Amino acid sequence: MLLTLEGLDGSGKTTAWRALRDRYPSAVFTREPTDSWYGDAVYRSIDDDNADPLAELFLYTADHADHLSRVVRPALDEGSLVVSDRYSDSRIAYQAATLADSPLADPFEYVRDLHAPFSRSPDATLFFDVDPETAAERSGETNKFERADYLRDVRAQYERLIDADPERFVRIDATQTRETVLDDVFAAVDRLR
Ligand SMILES: Nc1ncnc2c1ncn2[C@@H]1O[C@H](COP(=O)(O)OP(=O)(O)O)[C@@H](O)[C@H]1O
Ligand SMILES: Cc1cn([C@H]2C[C@H](O)[C@@H](COP(=O)(O)OP(=O)(O)O)O2)c(=O)[nH]c1=O
Repeated sequence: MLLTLEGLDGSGKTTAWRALRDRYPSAVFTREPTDSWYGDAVYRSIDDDNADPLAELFLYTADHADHLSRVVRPALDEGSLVVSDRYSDSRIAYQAATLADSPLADPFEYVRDLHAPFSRSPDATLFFDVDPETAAERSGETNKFERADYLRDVRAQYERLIDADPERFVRIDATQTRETVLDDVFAAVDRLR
């Protein structure tokens, strides 16, 4: 089973991912951007305020393709529970927002269709729902994606994803205390497994 954690920067995904790792030690824990040279290339682009948004999309997508073949598919083939901190929905939500002013007619559909022929959809996704202001504050606004006005656009793209596939998503109220968020996460994962 492939479980993904999605949400704005600072929504508490990584905190939950670590807690789940302690609770389910036999599962495979992974993330995007990955810990590989493709992931390094992605982080170089994140740190470049002038990166071309389309070039950036393809860097992230290359990292995803490598992640799928090297980590995700082999682990799923062995029957493992795979938990990924960010996955394809991050691309659809974030790059649809960065590509809003590009020549693409509908960046959301473009990015989604780019993945469809080769990717593996998550079986379930926890969406850490937090307002863009709290997200920007918690993340410390350390990169170009962590500004509240941009995160507002990203959140709207996530809502579009949830509307298109409501059964896959579990919405977690990420404005609650850490303890309550983790209780909700554990309850959701226990139910899904
Ligand atoms: N429920 C919460 N309430 C307040 N602060 C939180 C909560 N969950 C996480 N944090 C803090 O917010 C920051 C971002 O959390 P993190 O888990 O790294 O988010 P993400 O992986 O979604 O960017 C960290 O400093 C973390 O300790
Ligand atoms: C995986 C992915 C991440 N991102 C962005 C979200 C983050 O701002 C940044 C790095 O991701 P990450 O390190 O997961 O940030 P955080 O822990 O703060 O959520 O890359 C995309 O724009 N597209 C993607 O496909």
